[in-house]
Amino acid sequence: MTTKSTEYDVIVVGAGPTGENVADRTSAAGLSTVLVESELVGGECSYWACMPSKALLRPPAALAAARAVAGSREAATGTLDAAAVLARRDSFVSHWKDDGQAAWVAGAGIELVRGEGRLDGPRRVLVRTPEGDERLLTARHAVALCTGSRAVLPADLPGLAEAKPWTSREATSAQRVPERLLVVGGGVVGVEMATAWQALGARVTLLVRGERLLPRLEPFAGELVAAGLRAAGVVVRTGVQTTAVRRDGAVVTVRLDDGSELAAEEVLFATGRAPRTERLGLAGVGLVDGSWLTVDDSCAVQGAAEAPGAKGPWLYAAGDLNHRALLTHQGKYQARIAGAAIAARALGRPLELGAWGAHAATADLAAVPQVVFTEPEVAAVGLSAEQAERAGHRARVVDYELGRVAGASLVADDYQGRARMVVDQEREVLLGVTFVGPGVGELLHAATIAVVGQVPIDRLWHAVPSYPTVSEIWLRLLETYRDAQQDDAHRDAE
Ligand SMILES: Cc1cc2nc3c(=O)[nH]c(=O)nc-3n(C[C@H](O)[C@H](O)[C@H](O)COP(=O)(O)OP(=O)(O)OC[C@H]3O[C@@H](n4cnc5c(N)ncnc54)[C@H](O)[C@@H]3O)c2cc1C
Ligand SMILES: NC(=O)c1ccc[n+]([C@@H]2O[C@H](COP(=O)([O-])OP(=O)(O)OC[C@H]3O[C@@H](n4cnc5c(N)ncnc54)[C@H](O)[C@@H]3O)[C@@H](O)[C@H]2O)c1
Repeated sequence: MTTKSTEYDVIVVGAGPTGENVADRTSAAGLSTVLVESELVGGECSYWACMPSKALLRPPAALAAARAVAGSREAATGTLDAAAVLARRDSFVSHWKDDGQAAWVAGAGIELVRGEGRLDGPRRVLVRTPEGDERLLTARHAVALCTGSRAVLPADLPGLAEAKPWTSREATSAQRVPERLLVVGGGVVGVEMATAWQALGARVTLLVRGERLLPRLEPFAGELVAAGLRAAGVVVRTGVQTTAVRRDGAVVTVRLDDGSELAAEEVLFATGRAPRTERLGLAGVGLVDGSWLTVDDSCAVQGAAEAPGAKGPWLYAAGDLNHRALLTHQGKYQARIAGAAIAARALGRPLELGAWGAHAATADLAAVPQVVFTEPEVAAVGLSAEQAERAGHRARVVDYELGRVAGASLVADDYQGRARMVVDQEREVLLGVTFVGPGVGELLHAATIAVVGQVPIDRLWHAVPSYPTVSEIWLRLLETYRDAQQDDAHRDAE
């Protein structure tokens, strides 16, 4: 075994969307940057998460949109061509090859080292290459850990490992449609994959241990998504626990806590994520192997051993592994912030670390947008009503049926959907907005801007939505808010 040693300004471990963006920012600032990747450049998101899942979900959504209006409905009478959908998915993941992204890395002036990296003390990363060699990389300024997360399976479920369950990786990369699919978990992966595989022809049963789907979102989001899944033919069961799993050849059987059993060709466990930090050498720098990493708003890791001679932080963690918001766009946002903070500290420039400053990932705490690509879609940003109440805000909740908006009734006959805005009554600004309905994902960014910009309600009246678009929901929400405020004022006056 040979050990080669090289020095860079910045070492980034993990070339998912987050690591790529940290490296891009530090390299653009003139810092020599090396990116270490053990699998595929582009990460989970490009090959086993966002891109393949959305590629599987778009054809059913397009078909549903055509079927939602008289006239085109009569033309859209066939079923989805599952083979064509899977082939289109394969092209979206570049057939699980990363040549294109590796070429982008090279073009950005970033060096790529393939292999598994781990910390070997402050500002040192040891990489085990696929050839079995070791390379020692040292950083003059910073190491950024961007190794993401992996699917987690229930630890003590008898028979699970032998039953070869699907995780999100298999659910997004499978090459054929199982006749029957059991999905365990009612979070985002569970509901999206149940939607996709049912549309592709599997008979799907969704098993949820709680009473709600999508429990972190407004309750009506889970209710409308459950109704959509049932309308598509998915059997949705809430309040059920799996107690054992076994596989006999092609058939997998899941036992439930009421003693009943369900059989299928595949079972997907969509039961959450764990950080990919168990073999990162964290214990050697005063941290805990396998833990989520706690960071400050500039994404500097808290509690890491100091590097000799260093004035400020040297270790950063951005993306899923810091557990602030497990979403690609938030990881990329953290990457831009962390990259700028690393560069400013390295170049001796002042930092803006206050809320909404150039070096503080404030939006992680106040305005995380998310779209769930089910039928209907869910699009939410900021706080739900429940979260606003828990945070102690005096909030008013305003609801409106989306189907009553002229633009929505044009989009789909009998459009079913709902919108909610949560208004901070002290400051008269939005704390959160949720839309549920076909195609609402594209409505979300206006809400994100309003929440991040803390746009006063009085000013929002001047943001006039075009007629007849679904965006007129904004006008209806404002009118409903105004009327509720006036009712309160009248009541107080009486
Ligand atoms: C099924 C599914 C669908 C999703 N859909 C969406 C969506 O629609 N929108 C959205 O915003 N988010 C979505 N997400 C979440 C999104 O995938 C993650 O938030 C995102 O991938 C996190 O990016 P990351 O860069 O932090 O980590 P990752 O994308 O996981 O990348 C980490 C990289 O680090 C590498 N690595 C790990 N350990 C080492 C090591 N020791 N040395 C070198 N390299 C290492 C890995 O190989 C990987 O390439 C989805 C997730 C799943 C599971
Ligand atoms: N469109 C998107 O933005 C998108 C799509 C997919 C995933 N993601 C992100 O990826 C992350 C992971 O998603 P996920 O759905 O895997 O995790 P999750 O944490 O959102 O949901 C997991 C669900 O599984 C349940 N669960 C856990 N253990 C269980 C058990 N033993 N039996 C039954 N149920 C169990 C939990 O109660 C939870 O509701 C999420 O944070 C999400 O933000 C985003």
